[in-house]
Amino acid sequence: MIRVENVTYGYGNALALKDISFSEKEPEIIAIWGRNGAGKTTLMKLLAGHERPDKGIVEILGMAPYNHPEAVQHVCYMQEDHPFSSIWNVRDALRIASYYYANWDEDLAQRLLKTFQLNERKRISKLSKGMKSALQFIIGLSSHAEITILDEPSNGLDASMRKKMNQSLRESHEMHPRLILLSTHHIEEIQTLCESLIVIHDKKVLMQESIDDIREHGVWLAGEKVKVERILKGQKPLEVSRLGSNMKVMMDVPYNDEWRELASSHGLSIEKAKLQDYLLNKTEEAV
Ligand SMILES: Nc1ncnc2c1ncn2[C@@H]1O[C@H](COP(=O)(O)OP(=O)(O)OP(=O)(O)O)[C@@H](O)[C@H]1O
Repeated sequence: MIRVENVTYGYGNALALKDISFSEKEPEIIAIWGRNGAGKTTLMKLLAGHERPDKGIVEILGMAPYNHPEAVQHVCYMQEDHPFSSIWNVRDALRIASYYYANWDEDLAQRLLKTFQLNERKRISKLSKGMKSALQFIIGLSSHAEITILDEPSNGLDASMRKKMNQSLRESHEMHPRLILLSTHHIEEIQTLCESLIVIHDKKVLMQESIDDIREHGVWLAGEKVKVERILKGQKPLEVSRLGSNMKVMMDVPYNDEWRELASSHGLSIEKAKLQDYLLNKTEEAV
């Protein structure tokens, strides 16, 4: 459904993406994670046809989206701070979206308005940051576009609203499978929602794997320093913390029976590292 092959893109002389490749054939929910400035938004703009790659191929549904109305009619791209007209209220934005998106689901839009307690008569310029994110999310989800791209949809939303967002996304995707690509800094919260994860780092795709495979990785081992060092056998841990004669290390290994038995035979405790901490360390390591 989407293909990015050897794509390079820069703003003037400043490279934002360097020779990146990935593809997705299934209508899955894909998360894009990366540190600030990693290139997530740039990648989304290329997929939405807002920019043209300097080098390489970007395709959605087999078509290059830049300057291609037939291709972009299958795409709904909700930018982080979507530029709505300053005179519109919520109802205007939904009405215009309903004309624009061929598969628009008005019932869903109305349900989501209630879920997020958005007043249709309210001017968009008067919405809080979280309320504006909610509106963008409502449009993104109700568009039912075959390729839906949501840049930081939970930006500014509190934990309860983020939970509602994830629930709505899951339900809507189950009923109408489509490719939903979303960027996030809250990877812990959406890991049960998405099927695969793309990690962008230093202008490149560092990982593209199923979320289950990535979640397996990252293990904390803790215990006496000498015992930890014995198990490390010279390998470099992702993170180290020391307390007196004890040591705790994060290893880039799977949390499986083999490692649980190894830890136990060395007299060490073992626990799964949080995905967010694992990814932070992986992107630290890759610098
Ligand atoms: N309009 C622009 N002009 C010049 N440089 C830009 C522009 N937009 C982005 N960049 C640069 O391109 C790089 C990638 O930016 P991008 O916005 O794609 O990152 P991001 O991963 O979405 O970041 P964040 O998580 O902070 O939103 C950064 O170095 C950024 O400074």
